[in-house]
Amino acid sequence: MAKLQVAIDLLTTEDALALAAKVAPYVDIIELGTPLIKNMGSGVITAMKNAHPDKLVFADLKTADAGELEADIAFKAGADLVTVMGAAGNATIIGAVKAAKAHGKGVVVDTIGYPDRVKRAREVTDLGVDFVELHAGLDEQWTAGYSIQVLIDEAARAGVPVSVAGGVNLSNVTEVIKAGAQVAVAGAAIYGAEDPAAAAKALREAVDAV
Ligand SMILES: O=C([C@H](O)CO)[C@H](O)[C@H](O)COP(=O)(O)O
Repeated sequence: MAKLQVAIDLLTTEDALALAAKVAPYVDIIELGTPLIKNMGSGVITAMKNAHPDKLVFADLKTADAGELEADIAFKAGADLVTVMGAAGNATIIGAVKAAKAHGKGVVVDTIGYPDRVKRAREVTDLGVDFVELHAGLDEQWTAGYSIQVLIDEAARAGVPVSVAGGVNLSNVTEVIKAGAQVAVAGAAIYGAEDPAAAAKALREAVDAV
């Protein structure tokens, strides 16, 4: 069964906890966005895990160096999954995987900005990561001509465990899952909705219907 991940790109622990309280019944993974962690520090990870011990807490660190050290900080704070940049060297990813094994947790590689996301996804899967995020970041989404279809096509040919992030919403989530993504990541479609709980519920139902 595919998973639904809410990406919380809000800026305070208070707002993140308030959103999570509304949408947690409908999601499998609660992602703390990079801006949120940069603004609030690792304490937001602890606060979220304490509030939702039954959910996977995903710390979107986007680590580019010192993989073992940064991952260790997040795992100690309560994260279940951390991200490392696909553009980082393999040594950084291997370091994060080492920390994950020590804590019984996992690593996700984020391919944001990488020229050939599928190629990198296949390479890093061999390094022991849990899955790879085929990701078009917020800046890329706001670039003229962007379409999530490129990520859907990549998911269909990846051949390794992937998530898709970059404008997932109710109109495309079915295609994302049908393409083979194990996790659909939705940020603005949930936190930007007038009724985030209703938005998360609708996405949950669409994911489960595939
Ligand atoms: O990871 C993200 C981005 O880099 C900012 O932290 C987003 O959470 C991710 O792109 C999903 O958000 P949406 O594209 O708004 O669904």
